[in-house]
Amino acid sequence: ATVHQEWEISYQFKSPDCVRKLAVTINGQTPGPTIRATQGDTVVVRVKNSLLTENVAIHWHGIRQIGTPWADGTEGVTQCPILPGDTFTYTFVVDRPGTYMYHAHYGMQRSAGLNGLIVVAAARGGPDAEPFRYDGEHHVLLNDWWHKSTYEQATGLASVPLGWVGEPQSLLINGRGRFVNCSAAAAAGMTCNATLPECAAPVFAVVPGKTYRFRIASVTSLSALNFEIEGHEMTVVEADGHYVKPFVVKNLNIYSGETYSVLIKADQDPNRNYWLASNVVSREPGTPTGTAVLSYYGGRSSPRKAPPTTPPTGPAWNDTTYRFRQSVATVAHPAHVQPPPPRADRTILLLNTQNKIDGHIKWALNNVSFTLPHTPYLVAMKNGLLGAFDQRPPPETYAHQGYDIYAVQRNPNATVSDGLYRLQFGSVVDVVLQNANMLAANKSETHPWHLHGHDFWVLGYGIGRFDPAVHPAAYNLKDPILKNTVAVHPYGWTALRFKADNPGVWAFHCHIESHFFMGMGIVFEEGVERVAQLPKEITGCGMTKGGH
Ligand SMILES: O=C1O[C@H]([C@@H](O)CO)C(O)=C1O
Repeated sequence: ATVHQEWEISYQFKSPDCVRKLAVTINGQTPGPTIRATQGDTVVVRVKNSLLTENVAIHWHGIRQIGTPWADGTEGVTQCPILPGDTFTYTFVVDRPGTYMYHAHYGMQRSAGLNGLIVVAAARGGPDAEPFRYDGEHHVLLNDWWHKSTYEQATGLASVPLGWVGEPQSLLINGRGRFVNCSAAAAAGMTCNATLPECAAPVFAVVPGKTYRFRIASVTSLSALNFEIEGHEMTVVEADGHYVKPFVVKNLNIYSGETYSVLIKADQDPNRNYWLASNVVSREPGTPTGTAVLSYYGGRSSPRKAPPTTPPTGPAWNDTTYRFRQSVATVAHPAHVQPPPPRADRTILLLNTQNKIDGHIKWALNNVSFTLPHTPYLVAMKNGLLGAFDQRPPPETYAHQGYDIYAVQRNPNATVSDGLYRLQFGSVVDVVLQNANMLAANKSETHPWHLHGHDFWVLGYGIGRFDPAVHPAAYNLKDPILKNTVAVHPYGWTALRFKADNPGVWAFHCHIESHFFMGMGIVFEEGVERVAQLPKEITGCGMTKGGH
């Protein structure tokens, strides 16, 4: 079947946390409409850009775009942006069931509100049918939210000295939050109205005794979150579109770009309401808990009534061990194991560091900070435009194997490059992401890395320095989970494996919007010669101006 949507992208005044702000919306809404499809469907989204002076591109996060690499929606990588007034139609197949998301992939536009969910049901009776049962389903899209415009944020990030975005003002659940200090906002010249229905806490209703699947996605710009449903344990059953060997948690750590499904049983006292709570972890929180309400049908509490308790505050923000354990516990469901190839043809070791270039603070991989070319790689490579980007391959590893990941690096200078990694088609690639200290002493942050065009096997995690002579022996080759986004914990490493078998050009980057903006990403190319003729709508910028 074909799922068809017509989208008009425009700026609107929105008050997701009761404070009025300009937001980039889809058909007037943020988040945008949920795309619901069944495995094997073709999704067709006709996007009209009605932003007056701003380009747009939309990424279908978690959809591999097999055979349609030009529909990945990554500005500078797979397409020229959609110009104001123009229309572009994204057409792609959703080949796997699961929970996914979409969001802008141009500049820092995602942070301006352009995001939503993609929910793909399993083909009935097919091999990917769910290995669990539930009576009903709820959707939770988590986000963080700033009152500053994304232009102010981006300008700050590119300035000397750095103007850091700081912690978000609010945490949103399904596009709703509550800024705690309306009078302070009003004093600062903003319009704040705590009684707007637009910022009323979302209500999730359940029938006593029933089991619910909560599909949870995080599209945050910065925050790692911990999500809890007060009084209800959660059984984790899906991660990034793959079935998980079920495990029970009190609350769920979720990084930007990740999705999970959890099952909860509505088995508590139906006569009161319960909090859904989203809390910042991994960075010292400066944002109040994001909340919503769980309410029982037939109970004595009115659905909108605030629960009688204070909202859960989550685990200690700096308890890395707690989050590390959840990462390690996330393995493939026994009936859905897809074993990885036993060995890799190539291993790329990426040292994640904060750097300085001409006084600008940047992020770099092996001391190379990424910048997007003006002609998208896919367009450049299909047209043989060698001058469109740096032809020198970026480094496979960092120069000094003795690098002290716990120290501030002595020479923080890095170079900028838009070179890419060319992978042999069909080869098996390991990537080891190595975290390190930042420019300030005793500081290392979590980075959620997202790969386009693929799911990868998560072979292992560690805290400390990765040792290529030791750690691969302990890789999980038995039942590793497949994911598209994975955390690299503070001072830690994460090893992943994928097969370079999807012709195209694919970004791989930290899903923190400001970090990618500051250079924290790389790009892979594989089998570009196998890519069919590009739709001409994705060309027309950079070296293809004038219709080359
Ligand atoms: O990129 C970042 O910059 C700040 C800080 O290092 C500089 O203020 C921070 O916490 C980041 O993640």
